[in-house]
Amino acid sequence: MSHVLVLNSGSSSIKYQLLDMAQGTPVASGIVERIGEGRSSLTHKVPAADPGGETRRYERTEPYADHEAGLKAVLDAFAAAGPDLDAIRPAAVGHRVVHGGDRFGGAVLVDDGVESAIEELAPLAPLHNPANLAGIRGARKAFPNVPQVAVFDTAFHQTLPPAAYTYAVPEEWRTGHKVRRYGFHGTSHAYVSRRAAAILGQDPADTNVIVLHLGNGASATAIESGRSVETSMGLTPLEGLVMGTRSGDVDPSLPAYLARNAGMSAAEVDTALNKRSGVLALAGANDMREVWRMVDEGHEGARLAVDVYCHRLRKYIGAYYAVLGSVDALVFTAGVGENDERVRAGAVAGLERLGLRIDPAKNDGLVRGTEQVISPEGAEVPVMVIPTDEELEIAVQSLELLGR
Ligand SMILES: Nc1ncnc2c1ncn2[C@@H]1O[C@H](COP(=O)(O)OP(=O)(O)O)[C@@H](O)[C@H]1O
Ligand SMILES: CC(=O)OP(=O)(O)O
Ligand SMILES: [Mg+2]
Repeated sequence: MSHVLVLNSGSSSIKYQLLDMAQGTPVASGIVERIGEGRSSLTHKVPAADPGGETRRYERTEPYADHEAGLKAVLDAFAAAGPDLDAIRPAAVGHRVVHGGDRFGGAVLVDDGVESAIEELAPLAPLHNPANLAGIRGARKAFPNVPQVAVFDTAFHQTLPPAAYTYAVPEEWRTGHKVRRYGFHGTSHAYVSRRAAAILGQDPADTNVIVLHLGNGASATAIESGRSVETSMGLTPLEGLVMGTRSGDVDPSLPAYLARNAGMSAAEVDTALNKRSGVLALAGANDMREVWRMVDEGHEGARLAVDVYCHRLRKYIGAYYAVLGSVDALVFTAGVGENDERVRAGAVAGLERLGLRIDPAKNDGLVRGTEQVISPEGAEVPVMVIPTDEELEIAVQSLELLGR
């Protein structure tokens, strides 16, 4: 029986799962949150072996200064609450790595060269790659005899055609500085689009899907015959949709305008567009649950935030419809996509002429964590909610790479 430990290190968190690959289910999972913020915490869960049994929880609140301390806390949690990692001996540790540039079109075994490549790409994903790298370094130290596999967010989008990935900018930027669209959340887009084809009873190679991955970060992808052909995130995970704290699309003149008129540096503008923009900037909160509570209390900023958020989604759905020509399914996934019926309704409102419709009873009555078609019976384009599972996809790709 083989197990894979998956680490998804975010800017301030480490999500992890130990998966039993015979079942494809986690035998332990958890999250270390608010790393470096002084009041960090760890939650470790061990599901019961038999159906009906209770999940064991192990919690800690301690200041974890960095990802190395966070990873150590994860290993301590396994030692204290199980399962015993030494006894299980995972076949691989799979790492989510956000930016793989144009170098990685699939999962790779981590060695020093791969580590340096991830480090070199850090300027293009400053919130993510350094954290991913810390997870990799920590895990290589902790499990020196276990193969470490890097699975890149960008890999699935390496099939973008030049017309889609090329920015119309000077040649020396494109060649010398590798300026192009890379795209992100690829592991999620790949998994979810394959599940959509399965639900339709079609071969992914014959299926066109628009996937909306709406989490903290958010991106839309047009998938033609199982391959990513257009995606909303670009050189970095800042472009495209409105996100929790990221602006998505703005006029590219904005940094120069603010430099001239507000005396801001490029770095200050970049940080603000990544961390102080998006829904947070308009509503004052970035969690959609909180934002809708504010909308219900009559908060105008929150109302504007959800209007801007859904307007951007409709624009991208229309654009990707045009890119694909014909669409077999529209899929919502990730924290907002899976849980927020009002965003789903807002995203397709007025798109009936494109064959897109939602059945309000199905949309509102969705059972959390399940795959559901939420369009009316016989709809021209089925609309679906499919919970993403980046950890399972990373584990599967890790074992595939190792030939197991
Ligand atoms: N019940 C819910 N209703 C609306 N939004 C939700 C709900 N649950 C979670 N979310 C949203 O999902 C976001 C997190 O999504 P997730 O995919 O877990 O993000 P990430 O993986 O990028 O951390 C939260 O910030 C919140 O806005
Ligand atoms: C690439 C990216 O934006 O990831 P996340 O949504 O996890 O922040
Ligand atoms: Mg995510």
